[in-house]
Amino acid sequence: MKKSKKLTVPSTGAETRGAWMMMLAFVRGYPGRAAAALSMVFVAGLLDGLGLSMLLSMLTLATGDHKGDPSLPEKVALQVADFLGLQPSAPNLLMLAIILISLKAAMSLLANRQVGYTVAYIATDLRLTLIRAVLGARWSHYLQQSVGRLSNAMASEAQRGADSFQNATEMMAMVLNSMIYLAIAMSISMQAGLAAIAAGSILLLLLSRLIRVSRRAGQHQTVLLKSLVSVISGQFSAAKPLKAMAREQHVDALLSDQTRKLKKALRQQVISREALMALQEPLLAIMVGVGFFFSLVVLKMPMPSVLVMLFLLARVVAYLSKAQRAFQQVTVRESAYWSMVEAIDAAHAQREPRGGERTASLEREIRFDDVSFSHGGVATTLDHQTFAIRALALNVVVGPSGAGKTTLIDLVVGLLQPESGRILVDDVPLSEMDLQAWRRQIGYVPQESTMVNESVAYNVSLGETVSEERIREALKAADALDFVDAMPEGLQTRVGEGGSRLSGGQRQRLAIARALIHRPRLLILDEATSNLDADAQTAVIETICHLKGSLTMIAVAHQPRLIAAADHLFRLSEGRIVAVEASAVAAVHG
Ligand SMILES: Nc1ncnc2c1ncn2[C@@H]1O[C@H](COP(=O)(O)OP(=O)(O)OP(=O)(O)O)[C@@H](O)[C@H]1O
Repeated sequence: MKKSKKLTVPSTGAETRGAWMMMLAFVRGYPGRAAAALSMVFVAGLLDGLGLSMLLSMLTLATGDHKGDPSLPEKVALQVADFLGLQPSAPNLLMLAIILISLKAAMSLLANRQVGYTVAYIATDLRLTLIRAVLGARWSHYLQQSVGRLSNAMASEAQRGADSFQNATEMMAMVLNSMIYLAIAMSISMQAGLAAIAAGSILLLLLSRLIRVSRRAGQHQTVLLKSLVSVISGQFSAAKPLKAMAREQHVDALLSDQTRKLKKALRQQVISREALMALQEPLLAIMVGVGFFFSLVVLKMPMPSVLVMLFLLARVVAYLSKAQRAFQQVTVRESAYWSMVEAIDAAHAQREPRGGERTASLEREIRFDDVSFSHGGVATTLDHQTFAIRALALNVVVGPSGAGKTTLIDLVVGLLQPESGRILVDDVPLSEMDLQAWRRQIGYVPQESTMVNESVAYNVSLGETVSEERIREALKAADALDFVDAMPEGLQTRVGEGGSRLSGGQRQRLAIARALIHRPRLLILDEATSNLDADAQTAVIETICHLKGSLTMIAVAHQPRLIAAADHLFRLSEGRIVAVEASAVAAVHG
């Protein structure tokens, strides 16, 4: 079967709002920087034009072809020479031309530096805005994000999007330069100017298809990279089971297919870019040849005028060609910018409500008052339930898988909001509380604690500036200080990728220390011991028992030892939560 050469683009995320809208967004977002960059580019163009005027005047003087009225550039050149008190001689004009062209080079350097800095600003702002938007969004929005897609946005899309500012400025610079040369050409010969306009338009029109091809290839690239990085991060995070079950080939096939598609998109991009370059040159040469023939043979113009005219025409068209190439790059990268904007807009639209101003310090209880909650109206986890979680006690929640224990925790933290009823902390409704202030009182230990390949100290503080004393205090409270001190470099020992140099029990005790570092009033343990073997479980449960009485704890658990240690025990099942005696757990625990 013959394969179609066209790539099919997945529809999501391929939409863009156009290159011009993006450039407008840059100007709106960075008016000062964009104006500075464009002014520098404009001055560089003017200096270039002035330098050329000097050269032209020098040519006229040197060839003795100055019988008629001087042209605009000649007049300007003579006035500049006069202003500087210089004789309008050929050597003086040459010297002025060299100075002006050198100044132009210096100005271009400044302009490029300005543009480079602005690119860095744009990329940084895009990244920070995305991070803040995603972290500030509702939990339900965060759950829909793929880590790979976010990493790709941070690493690749932000840079590609920002780089298009450089291309856009380059394009503006080239258009500006071509305008200056066009003005010079028109002041010397109207015919030369019109010929340049005609030649430029033909060139732009003939090659505009290649711009569309590049734009599509850029869109393919954006969509494919997004999907590829998303798949890679998903599969790599499950590397151990994949290797253990010898399923690498399956991942290889999946990634190879995506990588091949990406290669195809990149090839299309390269081909259209190189084709544009390759076709511009002969077209330019043909135009110059036709112009030469036409002005010399048909119009019978004198040779020096023809040479000047052709030189100007070639400059105008060459600048327009460069502008077109820069625009092509803008179109290739524009989709990355819009993909970033789309992710930011989506996160902003799902901004988490800040709650109110009130605070409570959890001295008595967290009360669920006739609370109902279901995930999208499907999985009912709480159905008009009223109960209280006691302060300074170990509250353990049990229940069958899928009953909604984690959902209950998410309601306490304020990641989810009840559909009806209220949650109150010491009589203050959670909906009226400052959510950030409330969460700062919480320490949270999940089932699988992620460790980064950094030191123990880093993993406990998560990179925040915290005194060593505070870290040791948290480690001690988590019964982790002894094994940390026994490590070769103590607090500075690296824990390996994902904490691979630690046992499961050690990892969880570090996670408890991480949760305790800010001295929380509420410690949540969501199946924190479920993944541990019996010995490790005993050690962590002992740690939890040592903490009893010093803070409020809610533990979701299945382990009889932890259940036996509970001050208050709740069983959640089929939307109902009931307080049970620990001794009755064996009978009720599903
Ligand atoms: N983000 C979500 N969107 C839709 N449904 C969800 C979501 N999170 C959980 N659920 C569903 O809600 C129900 C309760 O899930 P939850 O994770 O709270 O249960 P659990 O008791 O903690 O389960 P387990 O003990 O297996 O961890 C399940 O049916 C689950 O499929």
